[in-house]
Amino acid sequence: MFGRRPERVESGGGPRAAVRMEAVRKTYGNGDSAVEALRGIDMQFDYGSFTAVMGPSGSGKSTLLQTAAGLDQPSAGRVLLDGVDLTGKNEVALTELRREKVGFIFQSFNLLPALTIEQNVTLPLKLAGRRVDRNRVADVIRRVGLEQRLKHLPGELSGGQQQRVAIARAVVTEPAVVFADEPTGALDTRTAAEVLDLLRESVMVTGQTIVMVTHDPVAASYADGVVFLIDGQIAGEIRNPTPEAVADRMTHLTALVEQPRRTYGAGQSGKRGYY
Ligand SMILES: Nc1ncnc2c1ncn2[C@@H]1O[C@H](COP(=O)(O)OP(=O)(O)OP(=O)(O)O)[C@@H](O)[C@H]1O
Repeated sequence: MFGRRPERVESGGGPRAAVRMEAVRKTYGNGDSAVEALRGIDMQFDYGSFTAVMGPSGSGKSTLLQTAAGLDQPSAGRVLLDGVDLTGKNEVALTELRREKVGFIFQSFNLLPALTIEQNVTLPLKLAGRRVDRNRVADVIRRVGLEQRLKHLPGELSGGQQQRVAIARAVVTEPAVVFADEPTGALDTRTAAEVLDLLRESVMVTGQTIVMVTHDPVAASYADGVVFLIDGQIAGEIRNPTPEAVADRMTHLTALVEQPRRTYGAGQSGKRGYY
Protein backbone atom coordinates (compact mmCIF):
# COMPACT_ATOMS: atom_id res chain seq x y z
CA MET A 1 0.00 0.00 0.00
CA PHE A 2 2.86 2.39 0.72
CA GLY A 3 4.80 1.31 -2.41
CA ARG A 4 8.09 -0.54 -2.41
CA ARG A 5 11.55 0.90 -2.24
CA PRO A 6 14.76 -0.91 -3.13
CA GLU A 7 16.65 -2.21 -0.12
CA ARG A 8 19.69 -0.10 0.72
CA VAL A 9 22.89 -2.09 1.01
CA GLU A 10 26.54 -1.35 1.58
CA SER A 11 28.98 -1.76 -1.27
CA GLY A 12 29.91 -5.11 0.30
CA GLY A 13 26.30 -6.25 -0.06
CA GLY A 14 25.38 -6.39 3.67
CA PRO A 15 22.66 -4.38 5.33
CA ARG A 16 23.60 -0.83 6.30
CA ALA A 17 22.40 1.35 9.10
CA ALA A 18 20.01 4.18 8.36
CA VAL A 19 21.56 5.86 11.40
CA ARG A 20 24.72 4.87 13.20
CA MET A 21 25.88 6.57 16.40
CA GLU A 22 29.46 5.97 17.50
CA ALA A 23 30.62 6.95 21.01
CA VAL A 24 28.28 9.94 20.91
CA ARG A 25 28.50 12.35 23.81
CA LYS A 26 26.59 15.57 24.26
CA THR A 27 27.35 18.09 26.99
CA TYR A 28 25.27 21.22 27.49
CA GLY A 29 26.95 24.20 29.16
CA ASN A 30 30.35 24.01 30.83
CA GLY A 31 32.11 24.14 34.16
CA ASP A 32 29.99 23.45 37.23
CA SER A 33 26.77 23.89 35.29
CA ALA A 34 27.69 21.34 32.56
CA VAL A 35 25.07 18.64 31.93
CA GLU A 36 26.14 15.43 30.22
CA ALA A 37 22.96 14.60 28.32
CA LEU A 38 24.53 11.72 26.31
CA ARG A 39 27.47 9.80 27.76
CA GLY A 40 28.81 7.50 25.08
CA ILE A 41 26.03 6.17 22.85
CA ASP A 42 26.92 3.34 20.48
CA MET A 43 23.98 2.09 18.48
CA GLN A 44 22.51 1.80 15.05
CA PHE A 45 19.06 1.88 13.54
CA ASP A 46 18.88 -0.57 10.64
CA TYR A 47 16.95 0.14 7.46
CA GLY A 48 13.38 -0.99 7.80
CA SER A 49 13.44 -1.16 11.60
CA PHE A 50 10.95 0.48 13.94
CA THR A 51 12.61 1.40 17.24
CA ALA A 52 11.10 3.04 20.30
CA VAL A 53 13.36 5.05 22.59
CA MET A 54 12.25 5.22 26.22
CA GLY A 55 13.64 6.35 29.52
CA PRO A 56 12.82 8.46 32.55
CA SER A 57 12.49 12.22 32.19
CA GLY A 58 15.88 13.82 31.58
CA SER A 59 17.51 10.55 30.45
CA GLY A 60 18.51 12.04 27.09
CA LYS A 61 15.81 10.83 24.68
CA SER A 62 15.26 14.19 22.96
CA THR A 63 18.98 14.85 22.81
CA LEU A 64 19.55 11.44 21.21
CA LEU A 65 16.86 12.13 18.63
CA GLN A 66 18.23 15.58 17.86
CA THR A 67 21.81 14.41 17.41
CA ALA A 68 20.74 11.36 15.38
CA ALA A 69 18.67 13.62 13.11
CA GLY A 70 21.43 16.18 12.58
CA LEU A 71 19.49 18.89 14.39
CA ASP A 72 22.28 19.18 16.92
CA GLN A 73 25.98 18.25 16.81
CA PRO A 74 27.47 15.82 19.33
CA SER A 75 30.21 17.14 21.64
CA ALA A 76 32.20 13.98 20.80
CA GLY A 77 31.77 10.85 18.70
CA ARG A 78 30.07 10.75 15.33
CA VAL A 79 26.73 10.19 13.64
CA LEU A 80 26.30 8.63 10.21
CA LEU A 81 22.98 9.30 8.54
CA ASP A 82 22.27 7.05 5.56
CA GLY A 83 26.02 6.46 5.41
CA VAL A 84 26.95 10.17 5.50
CA ASP A 85 29.15 11.33 8.38
CA LEU A 86 27.60 14.48 9.88
CA THR A 87 30.78 15.47 11.72
CA GLY A 88 31.96 18.97 10.88
CA LYS A 89 29.07 19.76 8.53
CA ASN A 90 27.85 23.33 8.70
CA GLU A 91 24.22 24.31 9.27
CA VAL A 92 23.48 24.73 5.55
CA ALA A 93 24.84 21.27 4.72
CA LEU A 94 22.97 19.72 7.65
CA THR A 95 19.72 21.36 6.57
CA GLU A 96 20.13 19.97 3.06
CA LEU A 97 20.90 16.51 4.41
CA ARG A 98 17.86 16.57 6.67
CA ARG A 99 15.61 17.62 3.79
CA GLU A 100 16.92 14.74 1.73
CA LYS A 101 17.18 11.99 4.32
CA VAL A 102 14.93 12.70 7.31
CA GLY A 103 11.21 12.99 8.02
CA PHE A 104 9.84 14.34 11.31
CA ILE A 105 6.62 13.72 13.20
CA PHE A 106 5.93 15.78 16.32
CA GLN A 107 3.46 15.49 19.19
CA SER A 108 1.89 18.80 18.20
CA PHE A 109 1.60 17.88 14.46
CA ASN A 110 3.35 21.16 13.37
CA LEU A 111 1.34 21.54 10.16
CA LEU A 112 1.30 24.98 8.55
CA PRO A 113 -2.20 26.29 9.30
CA ALA A 114 -2.58 28.49 6.21
CA LEU A 115 -1.68 25.69 3.78
CA THR A 116 -4.07 23.00 2.60
CA ILE A 117 -3.43 19.34 3.39
CA GLU A 118 -2.09 18.84 -0.13
CA GLN A 119 0.24 21.86 0.20
CA ASN A 120 1.50 20.71 3.60
CA VAL A 121 2.40 17.29 2.21
CA THR A 122 3.98 18.82 -0.90
CA LEU A 123 6.17 21.24 1.06
CA PRO A 124 9.08 18.86 1.91
CA LEU A 125 9.44 18.01 -1.81
CA LYS A 126 9.57 21.72 -2.70
CA LEU A 127 12.04 22.50 0.09
CA ALA A 128 14.28 19.67 -1.14
CA GLY A 129 14.11 21.13 -4.66
CA ARG A 130 12.45 18.02 -6.01
CA ARG A 131 9.97 17.78 -8.82
CA VAL A 132 6.46 17.63 -7.42
CA ASP A 133 4.52 14.70 -8.82
CA ARG A 134 0.91 15.51 -7.94
CA ASN A 135 -0.18 11.91 -8.44
CA ARG A 136 2.43 10.75 -5.97
CA VAL A 137 1.37 13.35 -3.39
CA ALA A 138 -2.27 12.33 -3.85
CA ASP A 139 -1.27 8.69 -3.47
CA VAL A 140 0.57 9.30 -0.18
CA ILE A 141 -2.44 11.23 1.14
CA ARG A 142 -4.75 8.42 0.02
CA ARG A 143 -2.65 5.91 1.93
CA VAL A 144 -3.30 7.78 5.18
CA GLY A 145 -7.01 7.84 4.32
CA LEU A 146 -7.42 11.58 3.70
CA GLU A 147 -7.99 11.72 -0.05
CA GLN A 148 -11.30 13.52 0.53
CA ARG A 149 -9.50 16.31 2.44
CA LEU A 150 -6.87 17.46 -0.05
CA LYS A 151 -8.13 21.06 -0.15
CA HIS A 152 -8.98 21.34 3.55
CA LEU A 153 -6.94 23.33 6.07
CA PRO A 154 -5.38 21.58 9.10
CA GLY A 155 -7.74 23.46 11.43
CA GLU A 156 -10.67 21.69 9.78
CA LEU A 157 -9.31 18.25 10.75
CA SER A 158 -9.32 16.29 14.02
CA GLY A 159 -6.06 15.71 15.92
CA GLY A 160 -5.78 12.16 14.62
CA GLN A 161 -6.37 13.32 11.04
CA GLN A 162 -3.75 16.05 11.43
CA GLN A 163 -1.23 13.50 12.65
CA ARG A 164 -2.02 11.34 9.62
CA VAL A 165 -1.22 14.34 7.42
CA ALA A 166 2.05 14.71 9.35
CA ILE A 167 2.85 11.05 8.59
CA ALA A 168 2.18 11.64 4.88
CA ARG A 169 4.40 14.74 5.01
CA ALA A 170 7.17 12.77 6.76
CA VAL A 171 7.24 9.89 4.25
CA VAL A 172 6.59 11.78 1.00
CA THR A 173 10.30 12.26 0.27
CA GLU A 174 11.02 8.56 1.00
CA PRO A 175 13.53 9.53 3.69
CA ALA A 176 16.16 7.16 5.06
CA VAL A 177 14.62 7.58 8.51
CA VAL A 178 11.55 9.13 10.15
CA PHE A 179 11.99 10.51 13.67
CA ALA A 180 8.79 10.67 15.68
CA ASP A 181 8.79 12.57 18.97
CA GLU A 182 5.83 11.46 21.12
CA PRO A 183 3.63 11.15 18.00
CA THR A 184 0.61 9.96 19.97
CA GLY A 185 1.10 12.15 23.04
CA ALA A 186 -1.80 14.45 22.13
CA LEU A 187 -4.22 11.75 20.95
CA ASP A 188 -6.87 9.62 22.65
CA THR A 189 -6.23 5.88 22.90
CA ARG A 190 -8.22 4.81 19.84
CA THR A 191 -6.85 7.55 17.59
CA ALA A 192 -3.34 6.82 18.86
CA ALA A 193 -3.77 3.17 17.86
CA GLU A 194 -4.79 4.21 14.33
CA VAL A 195 -1.71 6.43 13.99
CA LEU A 196 0.58 3.69 15.33
CA ASP A 197 -0.98 1.19 12.91
CA LEU A 198 -0.11 3.55 10.06
CA LEU A 199 3.49 3.90 11.25
CA ARG A 200 3.76 0.12 11.58
CA GLU A 201 2.29 -0.31 8.11
CA SER A 202 4.84 2.05 6.56
CA VAL A 203 7.60 -0.09 8.11
CA MET A 204 6.07 -3.40 7.00
CA VAL A 205 5.11 -2.36 3.49
CA THR A 206 7.74 0.13 2.32
CA GLY A 207 10.56 -0.71 4.70
CA GLN A 208 10.47 2.77 6.22
CA THR A 209 12.91 3.18 9.12
CA ILE A 210 11.29 4.79 12.17
CA VAL A 211 12.80 5.98 15.46
CA MET A 212 10.11 6.99 17.95
CA VAL A 213 10.55 8.62 21.34
CA THR A 214 7.64 7.79 23.61
CA HIS A 215 6.63 7.57 27.27
CA ASP A 216 3.82 5.15 26.47
CA PRO A 217 4.49 1.37 26.79
CA VAL A 218 1.54 0.62 24.50
CA ALA A 219 2.96 2.89 21.77
CA ALA A 220 6.40 1.31 22.26
CA SER A 221 4.91 -2.17 21.78
CA TYR A 222 4.19 -1.32 18.11
CA ALA A 223 7.96 -1.13 17.51
CA ASP A 224 10.26 -4.05 16.69
CA GLY A 225 12.46 -3.11 19.61
CA VAL A 226 12.72 -0.70 22.51
CA VAL A 227 15.96 0.95 23.60
CA PHE A 228 16.05 2.28 27.17
CA LEU A 229 18.14 5.22 28.30
CA ILE A 230 19.17 6.30 31.77
CA ASP A 231 21.38 9.27 32.43
CA GLY A 232 22.50 9.53 28.82
CA GLN A 233 23.51 5.89 28.54
CA ILE A 234 21.85 2.86 27.04
CA ALA A 235 20.39 0.81 29.88
CA GLY A 236 18.98 -2.12 27.92
CA GLU A 237 16.85 -3.23 25.05
CA ILE A 238 13.74 -5.36 24.51
CA ARG A 239 13.04 -7.12 21.22
CA ASN A 240 9.43 -7.78 20.17
CA PRO A 241 8.10 -5.76 23.10
CA THR A 242 4.77 -6.21 24.83
CA PRO A 243 3.22 -3.30 26.76
CA GLU A 244 3.61 -5.28 30.00
CA ALA A 245 7.31 -6.02 29.48
CA VAL A 246 8.00 -2.38 28.60
CA ALA A 247 6.02 -1.05 31.58
CA ASP A 248 7.86 -3.45 33.93
CA ARG A 249 11.25 -2.32 32.64
CA MET A 250 10.30 1.35 32.92
CA THR A 251 9.13 0.87 36.50
CA HIS A 252 12.44 -0.77 37.32
CA LEU A 253 14.52 1.95 35.61
CA THR A 254 12.56 4.79 37.16
CA ALA A 255 13.09 3.26 40.61
CA LEU A 256 16.84 3.08 39.92
CA VAL A 257 16.91 6.75 38.98
CA GLU A 258 14.79 7.91 41.90
CA GLN A 259 16.56 5.94 44.61
CA PRO A 260 19.86 7.85 44.52
CA ARG A 261 17.96 11.14 44.14
CA ARG A 262 16.10 10.43 47.34
CA THR A 263 19.24 9.23 49.10
CA TYR A 264 21.77 11.79 47.94
CA GLY A 265 19.67 14.52 46.33
CA ALA A 266 21.77 14.18 43.17
CA GLY A 267 20.90 16.58 40.36
CA GLN A 268 20.49 15.51 36.75
CA SER A 269 24.18 16.03 36.09
CA GLY A 270 25.19 14.13 39.22
CA LYS A 271 26.90 10.75 38.96
CA ARG A 272 24.76 7.98 40.39
CA GLY A 273 26.01 4.73 41.77
CA TYR A 274 23.75 2.19 40.14
CA TYR A 275 26.11 0.82 37.52
N1 LIG B 1 19.52 23.05 25.72
C1 LIG B 1 19.85 22.51 26.89
N2 LIG B 1 20.65 23.16 27.75
C2 LIG B 1 21.03 22.61 28.91
N3 LIG B 1 20.66 21.38 29.33
C3 LIG B 1 19.84 20.68 28.51
C4 LIG B 1 19.38 21.20 27.27
N4 LIG B 1 18.61 20.27 26.69
C5 LIG B 1 18.55 19.23 27.54
N5 LIG B 1 19.29 19.48 28.63
C6 LIG B 1 19.52 18.56 29.75
O1 LIG B 1 20.02 17.35 29.23
C7 LIG B 1 19.45 16.22 29.89
C8 LIG B 1 18.71 15.34 28.90
O2 LIG B 1 17.59 16.08 28.41
P1 LIG B 1 16.59 15.50 27.32
O3 LIG B 1 15.60 16.57 27.02
O4 LIG B 1 17.36 14.93 26.20
O5 LIG B 1 15.89 14.32 28.15
P2 LIG B 1 14.53 13.54 27.84
O6 LIG B 1 14.78 12.12 28.20
O7 LIG B 1 14.08 13.83 26.45
O8 LIG B 1 13.53 14.20 28.88
P3 LIG B 1 11.92 14.32 28.86
O9 LIG B 1 11.37 12.93 28.88
O10 LIG B 1 11.62 15.04 30.13
O11 LIG B 1 11.55 15.09 27.63
C9 LIG B 1 18.55 16.79 30.99
O12 LIG B 1 19.31 16.86 32.17
C10 LIG B 1 18.23 18.19 30.48
O13 LIG B 1 17.97 19.06 31.56
